[in-house]
Amino acid sequence: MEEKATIKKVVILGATGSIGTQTVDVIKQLEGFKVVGISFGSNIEQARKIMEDLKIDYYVSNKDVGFGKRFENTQQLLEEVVPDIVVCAIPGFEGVKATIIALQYAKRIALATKEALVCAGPFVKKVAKEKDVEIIPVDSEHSAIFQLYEPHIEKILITASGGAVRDVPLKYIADLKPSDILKHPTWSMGGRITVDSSTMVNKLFEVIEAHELFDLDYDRIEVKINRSSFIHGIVFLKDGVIKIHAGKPDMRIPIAYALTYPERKYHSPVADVLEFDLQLSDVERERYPLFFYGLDMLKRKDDLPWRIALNAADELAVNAFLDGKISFKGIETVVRETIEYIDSQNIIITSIEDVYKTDELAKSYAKEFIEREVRK
Ligand SMILES: NC(=O)C1=CN([C@@H]2O[C@H](COP(=O)(O)OP(=O)(O)OC[C@H]3O[C@@H](n4cnc5c(N)ncnc54)[C@H](OP(=O)(O)O)[C@@H]3O)[C@@H](O)[C@H]2O)C=CC1
Ligand SMILES: CC(=O)[C@@H](O)[C@H](O)COP(=O)(O)O
Ligand SMILES: [Mn+2]
Repeated sequence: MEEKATIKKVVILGATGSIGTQTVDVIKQLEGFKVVGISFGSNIEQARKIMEDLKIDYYVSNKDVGFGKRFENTQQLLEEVVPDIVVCAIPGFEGVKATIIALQYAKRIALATKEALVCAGPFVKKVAKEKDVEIIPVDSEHSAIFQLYEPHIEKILITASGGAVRDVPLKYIADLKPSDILKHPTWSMGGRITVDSSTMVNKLFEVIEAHELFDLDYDRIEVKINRSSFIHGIVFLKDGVIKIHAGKPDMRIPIAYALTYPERKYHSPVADVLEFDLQLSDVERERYPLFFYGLDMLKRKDDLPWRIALNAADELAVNAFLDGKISFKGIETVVRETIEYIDSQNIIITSIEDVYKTDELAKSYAKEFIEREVRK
């Protein structure tokens, strides 16, 4: 008797964004996947387009698209549709909360929301283990390391593009405007992560993400600049072998891998290696002070309170910067001040509720700090 092909049911959280819409592109090209539900923030037009295109009936949003069934929250949607895979692609702490919920209902999380591992890594991993949920990274560098991973690793290396500030004379960086910073040299992404690429807070998040995903100490995680973002990750093995993962900077490739793993079903033409810059270079301390501040913190004390404060403060500071309320340099000030405040509170985190409370505390501090700065 012919075996019936099983269709994997997928929910995309943050479907209207950069990762969300690229996930839609990928699924349109793959067989065996059906998007059964989405969540989005306020982009009704994009949501309608996706729902009509993929014939999706269920969604979560505060906005009404005018057809289909709207749920109040992610939990209700996931209870209704019982997904196989949830693609977590909401940025910031909202994304952390959504990922924590998704872990209760999915068999696999395709994880773009790196903030979940930054703010709540140990809890995310504990629940995933208890519930037997696979976490497959979508982040390009982590997808690379995941694909190269084997037990004999000495160290790993993840690359950074250097973001929009990489060629700007140091004296001009502090006052760069959102329009300058939003010009990412190699990737087209959402606003927050594009700004985070310029401060390299994104890479700081990614170092923590790698530490959580691959259980590696921080001194075994290196970061180098690769200007073309063609090299994504490198693993160095005990016997001297170095494995390099490269490919054109196109998020549809790691997204597809997270959906189809352990198979490769997605087709994308192989890039011409000669077209890309394969050089690796050091990250400049003076250009990316927040990145080095964070690395020093990690070496001194890797605990959740300051990691939560890092995300909380950066989230508000990036918004304030994009709204023209603070300068580019102001992001660093808000983040450092908030981390130092949270660090001084001697907070002990023993539950996910503590994570939520610490995010609130850090946000209220950062918010007041930004308001004081704006009044100056
Ligand atoms: N973009 C990329 O290439 C990469 C992104 N990532 C990570 O993936 C995540 C998503 O990034 P990206 O796609 O760039 O972000 P975008 O800003 O492009 O998209 C964010 C998405 O989240 C939705 N959203 C925002 N708030 C809520 C909410 N409260 N409830 C439901 N949906 C919400 C937005 O909806 P709407 O627009 O309708 O308001 C949108 O669909 C981030 O954590 C980022 O760090 C990781 C690696 C690469
Ligand atoms: C596409 C992706 O994975 C991003 O996280 C990327 O890493 C951002 O670019 P930067 O290397 O400039 O941070
Ligand atoms: Mn990345």
